[in-house]
Amino acid sequence: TGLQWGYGEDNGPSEWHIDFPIAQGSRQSPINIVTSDAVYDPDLLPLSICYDSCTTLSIFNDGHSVIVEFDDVDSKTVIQSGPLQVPYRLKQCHFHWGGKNTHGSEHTVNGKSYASELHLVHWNAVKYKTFAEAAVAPDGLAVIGIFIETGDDHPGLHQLTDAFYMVKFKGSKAVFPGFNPKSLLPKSLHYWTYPGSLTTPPLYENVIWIVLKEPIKISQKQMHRFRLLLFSNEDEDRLPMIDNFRPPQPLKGRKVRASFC
Ligand SMILES: NS(=O)(=O)c1ccc2c(c1)[C@H]1CCC[C@H]1[C@@H](c1ccccc1Cl)N2
Ligand SMILES: [Zn+2]
Repeated sequence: TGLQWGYGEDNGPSEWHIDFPIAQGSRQSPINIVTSDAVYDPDLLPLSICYDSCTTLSIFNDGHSVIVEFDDVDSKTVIQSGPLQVPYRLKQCHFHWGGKNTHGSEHTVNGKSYASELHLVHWNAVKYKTFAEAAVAPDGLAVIGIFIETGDDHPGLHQLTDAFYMVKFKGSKAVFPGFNPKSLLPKSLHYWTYPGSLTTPPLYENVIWIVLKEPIKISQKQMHRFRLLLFSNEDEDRLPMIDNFRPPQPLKGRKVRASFC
């Protein structure tokens, strides 16, 4: 079987195009957001994030990131308005981070990387019956990206970082009730938006990206908990899960719109 994709020397982002030629496509993510090139669009409505009644199901380590899954049997947890034509239902959230605080985010702003980036993944449940169907459909997904930098302790993140010991190894999964990602949102919902892709294989070009301008802050201790996670399972040599981010990809003529001026 082919070498599983990852973030190492011989299976990392520069090799992905071999098994996933779309890696060199025309709307790949992430990108570097050049703020002076972002066009303020007064027709962009404020983003509406309705996470009040959100049901968390599980937390798991898929060998690429740590993923929190939500119950998406109905549209009780959705985002709408903003750049979206219909409501998109929250399915999961996960993170990308570095081995040091100087890098780790996927999107960059004027060349600046953040220590980490949270992705809140939503799917078009109006047009598609299941997440899996939406995950491969052209207008199937909308992902909110939130930059994370180190600073004060983030009270909303403790429940998550305290659960990481249960999912240290690749393939480990645990029941994870009562977490609401609403607590991870910054004060401002000002955002940039552009048409892009999944940032890991299969790199499908079916994502409406909504990147919030305001980063959230987490403590060095909380950041360190991410770096205790492993890419490897119990039987393999220990590989710390760090630097699980794809670098910025060519814009190829795409326009980045700003919801603010
Ligand atoms: N860093 S990200 O947010 O751009 C990203 C990257 C890859 C994947 C995901 C999210 C998740 C969420 C959408 C699809 C799902 C997964 C996938 C792809 C195809 C089919 C099934 C599944 Cl579960 N792959
Ligand atoms: Zn992601």
